[in-house]
Amino acid sequence: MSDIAIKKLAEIINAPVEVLLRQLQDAGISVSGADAWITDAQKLTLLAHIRQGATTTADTGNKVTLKRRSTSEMTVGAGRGKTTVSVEVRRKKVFSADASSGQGEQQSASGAARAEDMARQMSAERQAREAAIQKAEQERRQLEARRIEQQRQKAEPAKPVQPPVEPTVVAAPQPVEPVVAVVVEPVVEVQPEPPVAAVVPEVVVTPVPAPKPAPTPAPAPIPTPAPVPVATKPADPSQVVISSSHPSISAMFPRTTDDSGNLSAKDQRQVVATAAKEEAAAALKRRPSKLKIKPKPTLAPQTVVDSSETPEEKVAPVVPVAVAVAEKLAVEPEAQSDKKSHKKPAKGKSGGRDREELHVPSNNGGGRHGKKKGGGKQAFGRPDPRQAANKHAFEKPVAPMVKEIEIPPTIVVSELAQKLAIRATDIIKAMMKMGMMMTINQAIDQDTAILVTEELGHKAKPMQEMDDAALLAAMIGQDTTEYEAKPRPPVVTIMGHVDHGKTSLLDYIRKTRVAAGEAGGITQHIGAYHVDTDHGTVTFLDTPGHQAFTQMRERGAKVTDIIILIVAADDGVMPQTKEAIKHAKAAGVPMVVAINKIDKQGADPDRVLSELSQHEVNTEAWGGDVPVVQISAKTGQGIDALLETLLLVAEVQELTAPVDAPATGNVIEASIEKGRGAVATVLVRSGTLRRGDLLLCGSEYGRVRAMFDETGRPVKEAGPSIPVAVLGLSAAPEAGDEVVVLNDERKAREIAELRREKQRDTRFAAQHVSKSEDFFTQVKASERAQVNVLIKADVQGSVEALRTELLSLSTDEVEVRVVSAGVGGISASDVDLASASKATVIAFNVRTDATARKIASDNAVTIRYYSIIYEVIDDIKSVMSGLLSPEVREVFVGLAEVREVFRSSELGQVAGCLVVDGAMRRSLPIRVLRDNVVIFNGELESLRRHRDDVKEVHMGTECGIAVKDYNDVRKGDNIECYERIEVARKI
Ligand SMILES: Nc1nc2c(ncn2[C@@H]2O[C@H](COP(=O)(O)OP(=O)(O)OP(=O)(O)O)[C@@H](O)[C@H]2O)c(=O)[nH]1
Repeated sequence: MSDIAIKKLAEIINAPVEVLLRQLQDAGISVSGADAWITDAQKLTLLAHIRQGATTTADTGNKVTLKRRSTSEMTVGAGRGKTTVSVEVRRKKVFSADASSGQGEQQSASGAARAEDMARQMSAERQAREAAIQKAEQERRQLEARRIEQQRQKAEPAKPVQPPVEPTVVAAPQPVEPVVAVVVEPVVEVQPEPPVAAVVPEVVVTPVPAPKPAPTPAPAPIPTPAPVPVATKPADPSQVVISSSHPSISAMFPRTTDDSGNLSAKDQRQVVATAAKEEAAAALKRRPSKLKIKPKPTLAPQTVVDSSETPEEKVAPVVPVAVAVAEKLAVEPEAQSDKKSHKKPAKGKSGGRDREELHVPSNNGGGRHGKKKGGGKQAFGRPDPRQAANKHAFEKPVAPMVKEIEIPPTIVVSELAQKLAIRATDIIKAMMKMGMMMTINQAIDQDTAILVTEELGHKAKPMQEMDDAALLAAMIGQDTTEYEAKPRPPVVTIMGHVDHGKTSLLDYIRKTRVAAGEAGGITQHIGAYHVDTDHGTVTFLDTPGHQAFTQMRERGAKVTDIIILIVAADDGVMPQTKEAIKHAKAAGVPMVVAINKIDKQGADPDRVLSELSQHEVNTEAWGGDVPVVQISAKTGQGIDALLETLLLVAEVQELTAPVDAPATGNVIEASIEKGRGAVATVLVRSGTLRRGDLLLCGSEYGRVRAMFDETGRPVKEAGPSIPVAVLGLSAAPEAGDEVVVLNDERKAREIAELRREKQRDTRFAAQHVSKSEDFFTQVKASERAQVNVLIKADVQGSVEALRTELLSLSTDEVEVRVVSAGVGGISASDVDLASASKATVIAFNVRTDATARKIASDNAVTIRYYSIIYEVIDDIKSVMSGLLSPEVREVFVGLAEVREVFRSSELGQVAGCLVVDGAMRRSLPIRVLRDNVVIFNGELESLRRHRDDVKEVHMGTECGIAVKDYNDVRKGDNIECYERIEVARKI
C-alpha cells in the first residue's frame, strides 16, 4: 500500500472528489486539495470516521433498514482435501434521511420515500448479483478443484513472489488463482446522490459437517466479478465474517476469522490452519505477478476489514497474511490442547515440524485414535518414519499369561478378577460352568476361589495368613515365657459310649450326685469340674456320650491332658467308644482305660480288653502302654487306683504352666442366663484369671465381673487347669473359643471386631457357595416340604447338638430348616421370627416369658418344651412323617378263572368264572390276565351270581363277570381283583 492522491482515490472509489474532501475534513485530516496525497494511516482514519458516521446514522430515527440473508454451499479443494462449506451472505442496508449528509432540505424530506424505492431497486439488483455470485462460486470451485489436482500432480518451478502493489482484492479472475473463494458483492448503487444508505454485507462461511463428494463439472472461465479494493474501500460499515474448514477460505479472509462467532470447533480450526498454511505457501509460489483489479463504481463508503486491526495487517497482502494466520492457527490450538493435535494429522513438512516442536507424536498421540492414525497415513500415502520412534512400549502378549495369586480365606468375585487381571464376567462364567451362580459382589471361600482360578488356567495358593496366636501376640505384645512355669493339675476328659457310666464316675469322685439331677439321666452338655483328691487336684471335663455331641467331644479332646476311656464291662466297645479312641489318637492325648461296671453280673473285662486291642488300643494287660483300671462307679471300686494312675500319667507328662502371668484358656461352655447375662465356663490353661481382668473370648470381650467355681461359689481368681464360670462378657462366646486377658480395652475391641468380621465373611462365603452350588438342587429343594424350627437352648453345646441332629433328619422329600438357633429363654422377637417363618419353637431347657407367650398364642406359634434331645428328634421325625405323602400299595383281593364266555344283549360280553382265590368285589379294580400277563386294567361292569347283581363273590363260587369297556375276555383268562390302599410313611 502506498500513498495516493485524493483525486485518484476518489476515482478508484468512484466518489465525487468534493465529497471525499469533505469527509477527510470531517475526519480531521487536513488536505490542501484534490491533488494532495494521503497516506495509509490517513486512509484508515478516514475509514474509521466514515464507519463511525454510518453507525451514528443508523442510530437516528429517520431510517429504513433492510436485511437480507442468503446461503449457498460450495465445495473447495479436490481429491481427499475436498471440503464442502456453506456460505451465508448477510446484507443490511440502512436508508436514512440525514440532513447532515450535505444535501438540500428537499432531499431530506423525501429521503424516506426515496430510500424505499431504492431499497426495492437494490433488492432486485442484489438478487441478480447473488445469482451471478453463485455462478461464479460454482465455477471457482471447479477451478479450485482443478488447481489442487494440478498442484499435486505437477511439480512446478517456484516463481518469484511479487507482493501486490494494489490493495488486496477478493476476486477470482484467473483459473489458477488460489486466493479467491467467495465473492461478496457489497456494493449498493443508490442513485448518484450522497450516501444515504449503509450497506452491511456479511459473509458467514460455516463448515458442513459431512463432506460431500466434489462435483466434477467442466472447467469454465470465471466472469470477472466486481472486485472490491479492500484497504481503500470507503467507509462502508461492512464486515466480512468467515468461518471455514477450508484453507482457501481462511486464506482469503484471514484476519476476519476471529470475528466469527461460528468458529467454535477448534479442531476444525486446526485443520483449516494446517491446510491453509500449505495452500498459502503453494499460492506464494504460483501467484501471478499482478492482479487485475476492476473497481466497481460505488457511492457508499465501504470496507471489509475490521477496525480493530492494525494498519499493517490491513494492508498486508493476502497470501503472507494467510500464512501468518495459518501458522498461528496451527500452533496455538495445539499449544492449548493436545487433544486437538490428535484430531487430524498435520499435513506437509511444516505441519509435522509444528507437531514435533510441541512434542506431540506424529502418529496421533500414541495412537489413541486408531482410525485417524490410519487415515493420516493414507492421506500422505506413506508411513511417517517418526512413528517408529514414538511407538508405545506396550506389546500385546501373544501367549496366555499364567498368573500365580494368593487367595485369602474369602474373596469377592470382583477382587479375584482384579487379581487375575481378567473380567469379572469371565469368573462368573467359569463358576456357572462349575455349577455355581455368583454375582460380581459376592464373596467366595478360599477353596472355591482356588478351584475357579485353576479352572481359568492360572495358579492359586492359599494366602499365608497370620494365625490367631500370631495375630494375638502381635496385637497384645505379651510374652508369657518371661513368667516362671510351675506344675499344674492335669485336665482329664472322660469319654465313652452312652450309659457306660461317665457321669456316675465323676459323681462318685466328686461325691455328689450329678447324674441323678440330670434330665433324662444323660449328660446334656460339657461340664468342667475341679476335684481335689487325696492324691492331688484333677480337673475333669464331663463330656456327653451321645453322638450328637461329637463336636463338643472334639473340643474336649483338644484342651485335655489325659483321656479316660470308659467302657462298660458288660457292654464292651461300642460306636462311641471307637469314636473316642479316634479323638484321643488324633489329639495325641494319652489314654487311661477304665473298665466300668465290674460289679455287674455279666461283666467281662477280658472281652473289653480284647475288643480294645482290635481297635489299636494296646493296654498294659495286653503288653501295651495304655493303663487299664477296673472300676465300679456304683460301688467306688478301683476309683482310687484310677486317680492314682491319672496323676502318674500326668507326672510323666510334666504338666507345667506359668501362674503369675495373665491368664489364657478356653471356653468350655457358654450360655446366657437370666439376671446374669453371658456366662462362660472358662478353663484356665496358663496364668491366673482374676476378677476385673479384661477378657477376650473369641469375638467377645468384657471385664470379669464375677467368677464362680463348679459348685457355684464365688471365687476371686483361678489358676492353671481350674475351670470357672465367668460373668461380664458382652455376649456368649462359642464353646472352644480361645480366652486371653488383655490390658488394653481398645485392643480387645479391635481383635474382637476383626474376628467377628472374619467369621461373618467366612459364613457368608460358605452360604453363597452352598446356596448356589447346584441350581437344580436348589430347585429340587424348593419342591421339598419343609419343617421350620427355631431352636432355643440353655447352653451353646445343646444348641449345636440340636441343630446338627435336626438338620441331619432332612430327606429328599422333607427338609428341616433351622430358622434361628441361640442360647437363652424365648423372647417376643423369637416368637415373632417363628411366626414370620412358620417355624415351631424348640425350647430346650428354656422357658418363655409372658409377653412371648401371649404373642405365641395370638399368632398360633407352637412352642415345644424339651429337656431330652431324643424327644426332640422323635417329635420332629413324626412331624416330618406327617408331611410325607402316603405310600399307595396294591393288595390282592381275589382271582376268578374264566370258564366260558357268553354274549348278553344287555351287557355285551359276559365271562362265566369260578372264583379260585379270595373274593371278587364289584367296587374294586380288576386286571385281565392271559398267561399271567396283564392285558387289561379296568373295572367291572357287573358281577352276578345267577341272575342277581351281587357286591361280592367268594372263593369256590361261580359268577358272571362283565368287564367294563373290554370285550376280549377269553376262556382260560384270569380276572384279578385288587385294592389300592394308602400306607402312611415314617421318617
Ligand atoms: N451297676 C452299675 N451301674 C452303673 C455303674 N456306673 C454307672 N451305672 C449306671 O449306668 C447308668 C448310666 O450311667 P451314666 O453315668 O449316666 O452314664 P453316662 O455315660 O454318663 O451316660 P450319658 O450321660 O448319657 O452319656 C446309670 O443308671 C448308672 O446308675 C456301675 O459301675 N455299676
